[in-house]
Amino acid sequence: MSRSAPLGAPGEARGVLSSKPFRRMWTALSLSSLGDWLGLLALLALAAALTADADPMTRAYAVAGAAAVKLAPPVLLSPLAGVLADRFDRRLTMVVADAVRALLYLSIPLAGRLDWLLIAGFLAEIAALAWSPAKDAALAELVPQRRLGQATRLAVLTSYATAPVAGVLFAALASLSWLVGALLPGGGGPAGSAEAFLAPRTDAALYAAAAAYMAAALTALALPKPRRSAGEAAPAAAPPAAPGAAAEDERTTPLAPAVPSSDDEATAELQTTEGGAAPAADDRTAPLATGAGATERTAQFAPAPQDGGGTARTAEQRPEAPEEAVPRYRPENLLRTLWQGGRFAGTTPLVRGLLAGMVSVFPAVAAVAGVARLHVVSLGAGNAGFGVLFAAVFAGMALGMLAGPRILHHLSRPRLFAVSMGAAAVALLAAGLIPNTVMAAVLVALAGGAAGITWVTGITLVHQELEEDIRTRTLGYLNAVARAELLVAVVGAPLLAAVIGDYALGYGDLSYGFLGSGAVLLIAGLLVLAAALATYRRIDGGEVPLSRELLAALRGVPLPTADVQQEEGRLPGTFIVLEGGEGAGKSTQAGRLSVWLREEGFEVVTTREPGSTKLGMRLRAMLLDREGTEMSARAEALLYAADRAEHVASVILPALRRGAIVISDRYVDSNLAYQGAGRDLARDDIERVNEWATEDLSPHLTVLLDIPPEQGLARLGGATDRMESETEEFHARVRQSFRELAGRDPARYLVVDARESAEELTREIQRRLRPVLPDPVPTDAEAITGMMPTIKE
Ligand SMILES: Nc1ncnc2c1ncn2[C@@H]1O[C@H](COP(=O)(O)OP(=O)(O)O)[C@@H](O)[C@H]1O
Ligand SMILES: Cc1cn([C@H]2C[C@H](O)[C@@H](COP(=O)(O)OP(=O)(O)O)O2)c(=O)[nH]c1=O
Repeated sequence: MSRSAPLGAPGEARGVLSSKPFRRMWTALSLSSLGDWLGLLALLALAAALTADADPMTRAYAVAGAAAVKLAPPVLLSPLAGVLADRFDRRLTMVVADAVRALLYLSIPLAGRLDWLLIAGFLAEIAALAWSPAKDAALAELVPQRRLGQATRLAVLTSYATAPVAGVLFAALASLSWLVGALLPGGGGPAGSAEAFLAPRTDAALYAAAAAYMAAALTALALPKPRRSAGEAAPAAAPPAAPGAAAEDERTTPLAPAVPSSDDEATAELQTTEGGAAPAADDRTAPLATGAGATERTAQFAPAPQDGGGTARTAEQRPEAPEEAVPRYRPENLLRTLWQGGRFAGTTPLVRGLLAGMVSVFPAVAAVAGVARLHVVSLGAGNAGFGVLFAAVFAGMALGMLAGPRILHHLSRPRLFAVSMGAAAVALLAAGLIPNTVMAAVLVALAGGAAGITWVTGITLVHQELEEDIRTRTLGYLNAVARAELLVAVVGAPLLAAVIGDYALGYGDLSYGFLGSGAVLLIAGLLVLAAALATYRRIDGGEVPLSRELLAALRGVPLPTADVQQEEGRLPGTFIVLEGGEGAGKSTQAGRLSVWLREEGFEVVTTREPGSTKLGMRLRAMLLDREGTEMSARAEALLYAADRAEHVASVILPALRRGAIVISDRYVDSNLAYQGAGRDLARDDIERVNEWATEDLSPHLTVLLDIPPEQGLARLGGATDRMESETEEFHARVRQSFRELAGRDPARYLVVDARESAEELTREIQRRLRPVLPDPVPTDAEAITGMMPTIKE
């Protein structure tokens, strides 16, 4: 997977926009997208306005119907795009499709009827089905291959960026037409009255949408003539992606114009395959307007038919399409992707959690857009309020996506994912409960922002977690599910609001208007909250409590290291280390002590170095195998330290955080003694490396089992591993070093003569251990211990 520049990076935008034909194309696409968004807003608003006098259920049907005509065709009729795609000249197709849409939108306010609104809206979407693949192919022809990836990214960004612009424009037009109505007596309703404010004022927006489409058509008309006419020969405008692998990650996904790289630092970015043969993400498509079909519209020209389920190939691997080859447009089959995708998706709990999270955030945000029109009416706001609400949710989402990779830097990404879901849920709940337009706008912006963070973080994690092949399918599946959900949510939300209905709740002088539309937001919030909790449980592997990590992240500081936590008394466990030479009896004592401590009711974790983790086992084999493991002293020191780092992070610290007693057979002192004194490395260096590796976590007590090396080795029946096979002098230096270390800090050490009996040694250690333990140990415990069998490890 190639790494591309951040989406919309200024340098990148300048790069592609310096090409005049692309600038023109980009202008046409922007205008078309603006028309799309304005059209959606106006259709929803007009549908509500035309049924203002009808009962709430009829009004809900009208709004849902308007949403359905905008959203359903791309999802359900995508095969049609394949039929239309290669028939006509692409530039001309774009021009005609835009002009047709302009005329249709113009006709809607002139007719002023709901049935025509639905029919014209639907026909406009059929025109869009022809427009989209034509645009993809035209883009591929206009922009040099190496720039195509950038051009596509910029186009996609623009298509989403026009959503909030359209929202604001819609609000402005609604206010303006009210003002005009107010200033011109008889210009529409009682001048300046509240009714005038609430009256349907969507005509202006429909005219504006028509104007945007017409301007797009005219701009497209000025595009340079295609080098080849369609149907003759055409370049491989888009990679021959296998349909089964539909919606590769480089393509746009409905709520996510951007698929970031796995690099956390990278801004949300779209990745295209190297060489720029970008699969022409659907930049015309707006996510909720028509963008539910973003991917179907993506042209997929294949030199030869491939069957489903194949892996998308990279540009390098892709065979050049022969000049004569007639490209075949292959629309994505949504149902097939849904059916097949499920089999690949969700390989690990983390990925399953991520997918579950992402698919629950989509419909929630879509529901906001779906219900917004009814909600503002219930709140007593007009079209201006609708535009603001709409702009707020999409502007929030765009900001969330851009900020996501940078936000709360010190919070782990899986946690950020779950936390942002939780935040979206809370914002939705609040938006549902507070019947106020301004608050609603602020809250849905927050919900959109949080959902944007969720999405971008989820995609980043999917990139990190999955191999390219499975990732492609997983993202394709996600895309398909999201689109199906969007359709259901946007269309279903207003219906659900009407079914629930509005109620006035009163208690004494207090009254509260409970709105059906608010209830939909409430339900969406509750669902996301439940999903956030379930996702959190599934994906969280963090040992630090979330609240603490979150607080640290909010303050912008890294989590306190283990030693700081230890000093601050925030590591409730007790850490005991047994040190000494070979055969000193460390494992024997570790076993006996753990039996005693468990009897006392403590949770005990007995562990050892090296080799107590998966990684550690491999390191241990490298370090102790006698065959073929020549290594420098520094490498040896670092490998032991690496084993320790993993040991601390994955075994010792988690146990100490739980409040357990950890007994480790060897720790940092072995490194200092064996590599420092034994191998003659500078002690300071080893200390520094270990401080870093262990977050400076030090034991509460170290028991040194001191024994002359030859006696210890004799107990083992002779040397078996690489270290034990070292010279006598080596082992003598090691012993000396252990004694010195203990001498430096007597308060933290207990030195015992390991030649004594195992029972006697246990008693000595118990005596010393008692004051270190969290709770007082009953004095008769010692007697009991005497009767205990020794645990053989
Ligand atoms: N105090 C002791 N006196 C005599 N033998 C012992 C004593 N402690 C342990 N042993 C024996 O010495 C051998 C090595 O003990 P072990 O606990 O494995 O040492 P280490 O873990 O330090 O290498 C084992 O056979 C064990 O039974
Ligand atoms: C932890 C550690 C162990 N070692 C050596 C000491 C041992 O010879 C060997 C660990 O082997 P192991 O079989 O665990 O020895 P023991 O039973 O005596 O604990 O690794 C180091 O050299 N540096 C270190 O930091």
